[in-house]
Amino acid sequence: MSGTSPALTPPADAVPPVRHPDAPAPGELLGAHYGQCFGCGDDQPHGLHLQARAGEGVSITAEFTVRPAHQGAPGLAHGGVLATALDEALGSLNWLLRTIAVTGRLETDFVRPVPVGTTLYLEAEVTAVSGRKIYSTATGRLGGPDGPVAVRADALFVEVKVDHFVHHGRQEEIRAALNDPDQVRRARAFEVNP
Ligand SMILES: CCCCCCCC/C=C\CCCCCCCC(=O)SCCNC(=O)CCNC(=O)[C@H](O)C(C)(C)COP(=O)(O)OP(=O)(O)OC[C@H]1O[C@@H](n2cnc3c(N)ncnc32)[C@H](O)[C@@H]1OP(=O)(O)O
Repeated sequence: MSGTSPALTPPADAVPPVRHPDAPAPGELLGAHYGQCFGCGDDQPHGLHLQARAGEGVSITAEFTVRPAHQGAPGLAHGGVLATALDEALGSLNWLLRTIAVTGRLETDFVRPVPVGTTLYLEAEVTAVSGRKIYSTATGRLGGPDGPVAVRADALFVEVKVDHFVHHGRQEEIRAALNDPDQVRRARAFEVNP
């Protein structure tokens, strides 16, 4: 069974997403938005280390190899870990819009079990934008781009300002991020969105 709730159906006034002129070219790696991110951070030893690559339009691809630490049942990926990989892939799309956004809603269909050792091939795209609301969809296929669909998700991301993190994040990490010129540059690049 699968389906999308009305909350994830774009309203009538929604418009197609517009790729930012400075978005990375198709084929380029996007890079992590934050080194300690559980989904994409290079400096996060417990993380998924997802690397998203820009596609055409407002789309990305990414690969995620399921490791023993990701198990739920013996030899199978935990559903929450798979949802995290989808969330991260969907979140990385916002880099192509040059918009900072957080997940408001994430609906996931688990279609096939995903064994440890499998590389999940993820594809995600933004389908519509309405004000601060960004609608997107993703699939994860077993083994490669032509493999069977194992997971899919629909999401609503909501645009926020950098202040969202400064206000809500634990001071220790916020202070460290503000003292990291690379992190500040990355965050500010989003804010000059025309
Ligand atoms: C230099 C300083 C360092 C900082 C640098 C940082 C740079 C980082 C760069 C990039 C980071 C990206 C990180 C991605 C990580 C992967 C993705 C995640 O896992 S994110 C974590 C999980 N998500 C949350 O923690 C959200 C928690 N929720 C909230 O904060 C709020 O609820 C929020 C922002 C989502 C909305 O709150 P409102 O007060 O701003 O806005 P309202 O008016 O409630 O919603 C706006 C519209 O969206 C709809 N909406 C909101 N939530 C919805 C929902 N759950 N379902 C359906 N619609 C929803 C509402 O109905 C409204 O729609 P209508 O404008 O009235 O048409």
